[in-house]
Amino acid sequence: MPSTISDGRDFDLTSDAIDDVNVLKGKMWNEESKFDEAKDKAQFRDYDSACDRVKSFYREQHEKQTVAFNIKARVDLKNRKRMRMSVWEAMEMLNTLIDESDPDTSVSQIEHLLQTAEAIRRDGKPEWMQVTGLVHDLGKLLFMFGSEGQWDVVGDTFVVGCKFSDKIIYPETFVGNPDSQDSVYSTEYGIYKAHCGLDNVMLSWGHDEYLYHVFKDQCTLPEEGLAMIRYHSFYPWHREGAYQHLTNEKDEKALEAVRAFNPYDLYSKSDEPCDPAKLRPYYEGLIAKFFPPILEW
Ligand SMILES: O[C@H]1[C@H](O)[C@@H](O)[C@H](O)[C@@H](O)[C@H]1O
Ligand SMILES: [Fe+2]
Ligand SMILES: [Fe+2]
Repeated sequence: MPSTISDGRDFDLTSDAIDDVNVLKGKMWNEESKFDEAKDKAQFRDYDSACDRVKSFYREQHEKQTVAFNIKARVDLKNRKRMRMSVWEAMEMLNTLIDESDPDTSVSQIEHLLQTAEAIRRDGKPEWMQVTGLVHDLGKLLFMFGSEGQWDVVGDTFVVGCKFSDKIIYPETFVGNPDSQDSVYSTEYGIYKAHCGLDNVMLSWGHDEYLYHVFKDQCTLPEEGLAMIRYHSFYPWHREGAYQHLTNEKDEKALEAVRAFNPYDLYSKSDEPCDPAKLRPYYEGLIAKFFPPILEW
């Protein structure tokens, strides 16, 4: 069923996007006769053969993302003095970060943002979705704004306050998290009611949740774009189907959006490098349609 975005236009999130993105890319590559050694879909997110950097990243994250930490992170954001800058300035500021959780890319963040946006644009998706691709990881700026490390910024997300799902990568590393011994937090529902909805659930703190809070009152992206940002790292839910006992009807629509977005985020990591200077005028035009010139970060 097509969804409707805020300006009344219909779009179909269930279309080709979720199908084999490689088919689409394969077509392009043949036309351009390059990129023959593109990565196969199965070669992405291969955490079994990931390097030690990725494994130790997740061990630390899974041990430290407790309910207490998550409450503190949200309070700290409310109390912190916020930096003011444009979306493009934020992209440039983020550019020095190399994401330790990512087994699939070591390119700069601006590169990853442009690759994601370009893949969405090539596929003829609406402007709001292109711009969502462009900004979706800007929450990693948290790293520059007083995070404790990368463990509270990047990586997949999961629910805190109830039993850690075994659909999370490296589930065995949660034994070191004090919440897994807690009499409430270690139960199936923990502090939540059945089907309370993701709006009422605390997801592990990081770039998704932070950016959602930054944008929700400072942009005109449709609900689907905000869902793509807020849940794009929530792989246990959007890929593995975990947490069905907590979600509600509203989350179904979000799930559809997040699933449509995911292939562009993930599989564009093996795409051709982008030229930020060349693409900037086009994307500045899009940014101006959905964001004010200066935002509070
Ligand atoms: O390593 C990656 C990276 O940090 C992404 O930005 C995040 O969205 C993914 O979920 C994670 O697997
Ligand atoms: Fe991300
Ligand atoms: Fe990303």
